[in-house]
Amino acid sequence: MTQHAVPVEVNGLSKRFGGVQAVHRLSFTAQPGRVTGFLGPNGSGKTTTLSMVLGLTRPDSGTATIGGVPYARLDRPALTVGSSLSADFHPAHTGRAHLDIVRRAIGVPAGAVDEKLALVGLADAADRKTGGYSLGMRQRLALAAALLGDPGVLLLDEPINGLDPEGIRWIRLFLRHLASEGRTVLLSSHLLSEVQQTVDDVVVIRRGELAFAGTLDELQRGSGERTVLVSVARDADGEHATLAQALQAAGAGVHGVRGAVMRVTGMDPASVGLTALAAGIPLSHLSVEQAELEQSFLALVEDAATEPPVVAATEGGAA
Ligand SMILES: Nc1ncnc2c1ncn2[C@@H]1O[C@H](COP(=O)(O)OP(=O)(O)OP(=O)(O)O)[C@@H](O)[C@H]1O
Repeated sequence: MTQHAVPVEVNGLSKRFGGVQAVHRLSFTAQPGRVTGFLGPNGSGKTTTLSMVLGLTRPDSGTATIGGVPYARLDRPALTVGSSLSADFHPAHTGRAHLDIVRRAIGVPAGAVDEKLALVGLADAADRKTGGYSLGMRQRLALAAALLGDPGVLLLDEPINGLDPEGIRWIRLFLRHLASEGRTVLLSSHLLSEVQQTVDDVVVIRRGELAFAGTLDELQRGSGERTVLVSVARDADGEHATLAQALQAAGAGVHGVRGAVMRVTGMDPASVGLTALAAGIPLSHLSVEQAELEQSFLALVEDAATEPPVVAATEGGAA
């Protein structure tokens, strides 16, 4: 590895296509060592933003920098940024041939091809034509291509979309691993549920504008009261009821006292765990109800599941 610690910084970025304000004064940072989910409904401006970061689309105003430098001014950009934005494979080319073409274009040694094929689990399919690849295999090949230059930054457009459960599990672990190496991983998705087990930070856009930027936990806290789901590991001595009493005594609301899963309100998950520990009760399950996180995401983007506002072509003018 040749990186790292390369943040992606978007500062006041705007782009209009004719009468459509695709991105409007958007600012956020994707940090090294973290996976950042770039979320918004279809048509909210995610691809346009990534395209501007990659220097493929020219902003009307604002800047996008990678380690403080605009993409166009990076020295050997493929060694700094890998992307799956314009992943297009010739159907008659094999996976290996595709990577070899990219490898030559960006000037990295031939050994990188087999190394990255193995890394994404495509070694056995390397000599098959990409036209016969499944969607999951295509996503893996796009990732291999993005990684050829061993970049410190990965910009991935909907990398989880359409994968089967095994593919989703694989890519989640893989992206987390890449971030743990110090890389900056920014991935777009229109579904929070698709990425919430993968991301540390979340940037939500709505009609091209920033709706939220922060950690996944902050997004969750912003949704108001959380419900913590908790189960005891054994109920031989009525530990379920004992824990419910201990939680209530500590001020929490407890629901489903007689069921297998207790629903606890008014207390954060760490305090629920500590209350159980203090009572000497081992737990088999402790989680935050997922639906609430999805709801807070939907509340941020609701009414925005349509195209961005159409503005008069004369209004505002391109900067
Ligand atoms: N080259 C273009 N010319 C005209 N309009 C465009 C162009 N590219 C994007 N748009 C419009 O800009 C808006 C934002 O599109 P964009 O593709 O960035 O959104 P997105 O969030 O990536 O959506 P999706 O998840 O559906 O890809 C949409 O209304 C889209 O139709």
